[in-house]
Amino acid sequence: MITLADNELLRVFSYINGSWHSSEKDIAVTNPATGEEIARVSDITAEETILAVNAAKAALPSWSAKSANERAGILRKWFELMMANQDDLGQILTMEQGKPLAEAKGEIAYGAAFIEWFAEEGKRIYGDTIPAPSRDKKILVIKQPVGVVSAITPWNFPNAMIARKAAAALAAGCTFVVRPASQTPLSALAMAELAERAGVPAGVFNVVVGSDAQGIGEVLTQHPDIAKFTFTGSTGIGKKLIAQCATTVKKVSMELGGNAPFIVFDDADVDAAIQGALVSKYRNAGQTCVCTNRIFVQQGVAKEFTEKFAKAVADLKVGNGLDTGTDIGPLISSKAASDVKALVVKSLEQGATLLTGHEPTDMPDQFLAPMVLTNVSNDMAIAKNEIFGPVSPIIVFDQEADAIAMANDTEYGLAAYFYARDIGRVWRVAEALEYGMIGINEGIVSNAAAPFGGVKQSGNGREGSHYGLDDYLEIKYLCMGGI
Ligand SMILES: NC(=O)C1=CN([C@@H]2O[C@H](COP(=O)(O)OP(=O)(O)OC[C@H]3O[C@@H](n4cnc5c(N)ncnc54)[C@H](OP(=O)(O)O)[C@@H]3O)[C@@H](O)[C@H]2O)C=CC1
Ligand SMILES: O=C(O)[C@H](O)CS(=O)(=O)O
Repeated sequence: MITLADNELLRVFSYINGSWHSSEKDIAVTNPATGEEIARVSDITAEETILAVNAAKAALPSWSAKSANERAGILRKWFELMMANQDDLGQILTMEQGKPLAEAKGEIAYGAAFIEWFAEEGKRIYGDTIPAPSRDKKILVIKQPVGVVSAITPWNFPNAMIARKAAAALAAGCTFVVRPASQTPLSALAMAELAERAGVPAGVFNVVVGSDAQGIGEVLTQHPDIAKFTFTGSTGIGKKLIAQCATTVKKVSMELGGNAPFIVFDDADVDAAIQGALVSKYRNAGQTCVCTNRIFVQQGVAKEFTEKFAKAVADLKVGNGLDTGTDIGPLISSKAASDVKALVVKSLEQGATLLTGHEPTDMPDQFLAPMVLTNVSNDMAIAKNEIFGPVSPIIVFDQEADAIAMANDTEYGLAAYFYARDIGRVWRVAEALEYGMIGINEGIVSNAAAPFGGVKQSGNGREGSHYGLDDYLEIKYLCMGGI
């Protein structure tokens, strides 16, 4: 069981209109490290989800009528409460998602940073005055909240993916209904408890928890009172949800899958590149959409990089996220682990070599030892698919142009990374890579001040930064005549 300093943070009912809503059935939440049941949460139906949409609609006029300063004060208090309860929130997150506790606490700070950021950004929603084509008119542009926002979020960042969306929506004056992944509802419900303590009014922030992903999803993508839908998850599900949103022409923003290249050029600082590749690849056991998915190493540094990197990977400790010293926790499920292993087996059959990462024999199958594959080509299964696990395929290349071509040869375009020190090369490669975010001599690019998002089939829209508000605002043009 979970033992907390503040047991009120362990909530098991959906949060609708400022109240905890119990449903007829419930679902188990299990610890992916041990398989033990840690809680049973109420299993909301699609029909009951409409209650949350109604609450968000009813709360919209008063919330959007508040001043930016008033909303900022409440969001600031929510940020402060998230940080004050970081230990409890981190423990809840590790228990339901599996990541090492230090990473979980880091995620709490990362999620809270978006609330802090947008508390201030909400005060800077500016309009325009535009010189009119004739003297008898005045042209003005104002920005207004889009309205009720719905969201579906994944299990890999059960706090930050909600905070990143809700903070921008609430700062813009919108109201919000979110369905978290059924594997990780507890973090979302703890956020609702703290939102209430912060003074977020009833109906402004609603969390619906249920196993009927399809049915609840249809409400959140098709209800006529919802103006905008935002999703983080797989590209396949994202496409399905975009299509569902088309029936009522909702605004959509999508943070979908990735296939990040990590390119190490001959002029790179190899030791820095190794550290960058480790954090970019093995964060959250490789279960992030911006994790390095393919490592491209130029011929001149291939031997040095591969030997040093493989040694560093072999030193990573696999274990329960609550145990001190754990670098890599369990994957979210044994199925997820078997999907990763299937990609490895397929690629070995295609000619790859397993350099390091033989599975730990004494742990359940949702634990995977970090692996390094060599003799990999860009057309192998491990390079064509989003791995979402602790596996590093290394592809050796000769010419800069070859690396760029291989890096871009994917339907994804979320994050990319490269290590080089020649300024001409840095500009050539940065401009040629077809990705929304590029780490240059850096393996971690995500923060609240920067625009997070991708191109191609990695999604649309941006989250974080001052760009992150745009998706929650409508532009209104006022034409004043008879002047
Ligand atoms: N870009 C990213 O950050 C992420 C990418 N992924 C990618 O997706 C792959 C599969 O992971 P998975 O968790 O299954 O990702 P999914 O995209 O299947 O799930 C993400 C969220 O969508 C929900 N969902 C699933 N199907 C539907 C539906 N038909 N209607 C409405 N909501 C739905 C899930 O609910 P529930 O969990 O209850 O089924 C979850 O809350 C990963 O291996 C990875 O490649 C996954 C997570 C995040
Ligand atoms: O969806 C994800 O994997 C996250 O957006 C990655 S990050 O924002 O934590 O880098």
